[in-house]
Amino acid sequence: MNVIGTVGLPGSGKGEAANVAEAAGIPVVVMGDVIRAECRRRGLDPAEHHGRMAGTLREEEGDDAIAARTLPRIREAAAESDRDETVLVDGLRSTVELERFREAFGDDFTLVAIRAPFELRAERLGERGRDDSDSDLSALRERDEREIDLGLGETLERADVEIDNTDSLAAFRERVREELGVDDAESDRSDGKAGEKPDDAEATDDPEAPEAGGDGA
Ligand SMILES: Nc1ncnc2c1ncn2[C@@H]1O[C@H](COP(=O)(O)OP(=O)(O)OP(=O)(O)O)[C@@H](O)[C@H]1O
Repeated sequence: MNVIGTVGLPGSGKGEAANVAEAAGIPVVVMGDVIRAECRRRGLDPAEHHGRMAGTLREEEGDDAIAARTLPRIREAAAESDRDETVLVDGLRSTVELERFREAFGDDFTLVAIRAPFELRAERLGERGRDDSDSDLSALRERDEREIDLGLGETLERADVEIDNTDSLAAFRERVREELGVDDAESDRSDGKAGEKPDDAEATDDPEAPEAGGDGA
């Protein structure tokens, strides 16, 4: 088993990293999906209640609640993985989650920090325009602060590997492939999609991409 977790501030490129994994046939487990699933289980609209549900779960079940609920999903995905049981976990947010994964997977767990400066993330999110907060600078600043307060800053500091996402999308994708141990020639083997896209394509529009990666778990 080889579990690769990503951590990064909003708009840093976690969703793009997940797209690279998927295109190479590496299963992706999105931690935010745990929250969305719990919203649906309680009959709540995930779009409206996603932000609060993470806090509710932590209050009810402890700070490692989301990591604990993600673990069986990782094991299931690993069993289905045809790439040496490699799984990408999108979106750690706290050191408690990191410790839970280190405890579960030991040296088989690698934490990758994805970094990009505020201005670049703001610009890219403005172009992504997934929701209103994507194009609002003060909202992004608040999201950053909230995430850092919840432990994302310290989690970034404790990563095993750093990827700077300050260059082109093509360069970033190549760097991610390198970290995942995927040859360029293999990267489009799952369905050819990655090979078809121009380098600056809006990959988050991909209907087969993981569920809206990591917005506020
Ligand atoms: N190197 C790059 N060059 C150009 N655009 C990029 C680059 N990296 C990412 N993007 C684009 O920036 C936007 C934000 O990236 P992405 O969705 O991967 O961020 P994220 O970390 O998943 O954000 P969030 O936590 O808000 O979900 C996307 O539209 C993505 O395609």
